[in-house]
Amino acid sequence: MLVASGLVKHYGGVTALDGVGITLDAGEVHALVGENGAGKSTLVKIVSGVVRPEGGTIALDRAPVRFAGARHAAAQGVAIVSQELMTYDDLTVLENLFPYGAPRRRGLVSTREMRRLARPVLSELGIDPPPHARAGDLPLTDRQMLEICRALLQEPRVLILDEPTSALPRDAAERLAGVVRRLAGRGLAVLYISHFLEEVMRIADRVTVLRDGRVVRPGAEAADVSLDSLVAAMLGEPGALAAAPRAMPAAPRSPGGVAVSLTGVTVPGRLRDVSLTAAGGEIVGLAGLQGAGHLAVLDAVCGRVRPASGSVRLPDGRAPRSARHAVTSGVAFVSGDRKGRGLMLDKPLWENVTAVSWLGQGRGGFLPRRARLVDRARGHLERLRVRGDVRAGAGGLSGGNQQKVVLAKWLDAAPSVLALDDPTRGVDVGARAELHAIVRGLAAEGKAVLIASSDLAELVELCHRVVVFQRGRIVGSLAGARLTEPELSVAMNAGFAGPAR
Ligand SMILES: Nc1ncnc2c1ncn2[C@@H]1O[C@H](COP(=O)(O)OP(=O)(O)OP(=O)(O)O)[C@@H](O)[C@H]1O
Repeated sequence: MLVASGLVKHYGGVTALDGVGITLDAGEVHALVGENGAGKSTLVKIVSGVVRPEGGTIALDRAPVRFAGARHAAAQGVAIVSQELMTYDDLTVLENLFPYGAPRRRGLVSTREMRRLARPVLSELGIDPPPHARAGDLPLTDRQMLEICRALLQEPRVLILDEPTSALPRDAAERLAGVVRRLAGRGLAVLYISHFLEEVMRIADRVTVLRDGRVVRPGAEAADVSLDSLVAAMLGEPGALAAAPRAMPAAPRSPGGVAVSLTGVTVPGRLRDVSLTAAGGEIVGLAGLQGAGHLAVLDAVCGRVRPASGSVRLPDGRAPRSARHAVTSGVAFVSGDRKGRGLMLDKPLWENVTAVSWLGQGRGGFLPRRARLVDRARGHLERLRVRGDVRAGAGGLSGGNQQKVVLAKWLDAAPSVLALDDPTRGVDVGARAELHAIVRGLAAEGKAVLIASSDLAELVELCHRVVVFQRGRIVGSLAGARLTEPELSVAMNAGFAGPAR
């Protein structure tokens, strides 16, 4: 259906694509995988008309096409749901669904027609938002589904999904997987980009692997590909992940004293009478469905919300008075939220990486020599395999590489408490393993780690115990042999499917 070949694209001195080709067939889900910065988004942007290549061709049904822009590509039947959430928060659900002009009746915009067209697609995606609700007021999952609905309403022949599940909780991701398979079953050609390789293997018919702007494994049948060989192709190093076993985490070697504690904390609308501790050396997971309260714990520890009653104590024995005070008290907050990651996009990487430790030292400290800062930043970035020059601006990095810079920034700050919220969202399998090793290392040094993640496998792999929340309260805690993905999922959902424990 769509054949791209020999695509070339440079950004300044960076070769993003170097002669890349891909064939998307009707009725198939074709996955595209690769490390952060491998060139996936660039390929997707070219195929969907957002970026023009310097070389190469695209053909749709054997006819060569040159897309003048995204709208042109859409008119030709290529729809894209991009990595960044692109809902217009101030517009209504219906207005979001028809961005290229609403259907009209006798020259007038017809809300009825919009609803008639949207209803079956929304229900196929399993959501039912009020049509006149502000998109910005919907939960993240619904906004993501809204984007997919918008793409489907264009009745595309080729649908591109660029990391569609990176922000979704597991149940929504599974629902989406079902939808994607059904769409392919109806004859659509789907290009699917994801860092969740197990998900890729379940959904895709074919897999193409990109590395350093080149195809290293073209369109292999997913059934013939093992996870290990996929990882090796992505990273270019057989056995690259051997250092990151999926073993169950052992109990902390030498648990220190209590580093962080919450005692009877109530935050109106978010937490009710929550008591929780994390000792130095411990990795404590926080799990729950959307709005369950687990993220409010991170907010309380990071000084972003003040409890109405109860108390929060940091390692220095004091309560966090503000976000800044929490940082200077040794709390590092890492979020996988692409919009809230707080990078200075116009500043070089080294400045971004070393900015927080500055704040941590307080003002008026001794100014380290610039060369030392650059060196220090380079060390962190190499450890996380960031593709990019330490002196180049953060704005030119791929999405996943930007996320790694956020991590590097906090590593540089040498925190005593790590508060992590989906820290590996959108980062590749190599960096995920590296980050996990770093978190384990920091815990072994005696730091306390609190981690919330929509990736249950991450919690099971990493945590000594996981505290489960529902409706603002703690409903259980899993550790040892009971800490498995199915148990976790049951505990998170129990209050909804049956009685809470
Ligand atoms: N607008 C830009 N300006 C400068 N460099 C860019 C730009 N967009 C991409 N690049 C560079 O091109 C290369 C490929 O980036 P691309 O975004 O395609 O990677 P990716 O595989 O999608 O990564 P990720 O998984 O992190 O999203 C990277 O080295 C990136 O830093």
